[in-house]
Amino acid sequence: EEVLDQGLNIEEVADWPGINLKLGQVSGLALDSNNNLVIFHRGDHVWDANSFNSSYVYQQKGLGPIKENTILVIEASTSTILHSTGRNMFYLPHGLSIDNNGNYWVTDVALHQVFKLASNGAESPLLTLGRALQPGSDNYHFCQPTDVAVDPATGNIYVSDGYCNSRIVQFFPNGIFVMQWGEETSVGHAKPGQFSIPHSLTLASDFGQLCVADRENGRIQCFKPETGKFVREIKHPSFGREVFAVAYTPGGLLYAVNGKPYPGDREPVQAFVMNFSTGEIIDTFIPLRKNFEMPHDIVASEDRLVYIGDAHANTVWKFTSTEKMEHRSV
Ligand SMILES: O=C(N[C@@H](O)C(=O)O)c1ccccc1
Repeated sequence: EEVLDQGLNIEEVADWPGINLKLGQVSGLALDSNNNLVIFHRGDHVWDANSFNSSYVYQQKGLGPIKENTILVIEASTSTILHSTGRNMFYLPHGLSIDNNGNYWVTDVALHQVFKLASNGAESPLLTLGRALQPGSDNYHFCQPTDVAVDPATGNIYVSDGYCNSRIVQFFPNGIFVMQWGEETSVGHAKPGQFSIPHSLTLASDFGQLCVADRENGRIQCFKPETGKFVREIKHPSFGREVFAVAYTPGGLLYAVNGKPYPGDREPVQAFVMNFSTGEIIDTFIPLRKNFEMPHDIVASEDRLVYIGDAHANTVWKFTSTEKMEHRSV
């Protein structure tokens, strides 16, 4: 019998971007409503072993904020830099997302803060959550917050907090604390609702699920955003130890990137595209040029363009996918 196997054949757009974007460590990617790529990077600042003390207080304040523009808006096909902003504001950029009003939401792990920025580049934030340079875990402090997701239906704000907390925090659109969920992973076995670096968020709105890259547990956990109720876990042996980022696209596809293997590990660093409903892997992919070092964020558009930003290779790759129609005899 002939079976039509509808796979996805994802491969890198080899000549993109074709210009030198002069990127530092790339920490966050997002797509705006015109499908322009927005990049959040660290310019000349790096997150290394000397950046924080044992209480997670940033040690390099003396450097001052990054002088370069940390937010670049790139036109997808021509790679022209349409707009750049975000200078003299950040110390260690991390997460970036764009809400359905076109505002940018960013996190800074050195400041331990979350900012809502108008996309027209107005210098002062529309909203600030957290207290500058003060790590903490109450309703007004984060500890190295990693990402933000804004629910288009309610305007509620979700923050994955963070490297030194293990929670998701929900705020009303005006920034008032609503509730939080999550706890540290108990030694030995990671239970539902436990995190070890909640590192990236994506809202699968049509499924009513908020999914989290539970980085050091090497898994994706999905929850009901309004209540924080655990819905399900997606985990595959090919993820290896770490899942760094997740991205949902309307139409039911979930993308992810894992971490570089530790010496002796078998699972290579790669990107995954999954069927959101079943959690099954449809395809995996890697760049043609250069290699993944620390793929740190992934974003995908409905027309199946995928971008991956790398915080150690200081690179963004663009991928397209062609429907692969294969006839198989079974
Ligand atoms: O994970 C780390 N960093 C990345 O996530 C990032 O750069 O966002 C890190 C961990 C320990 C020391 C230094 C950096």
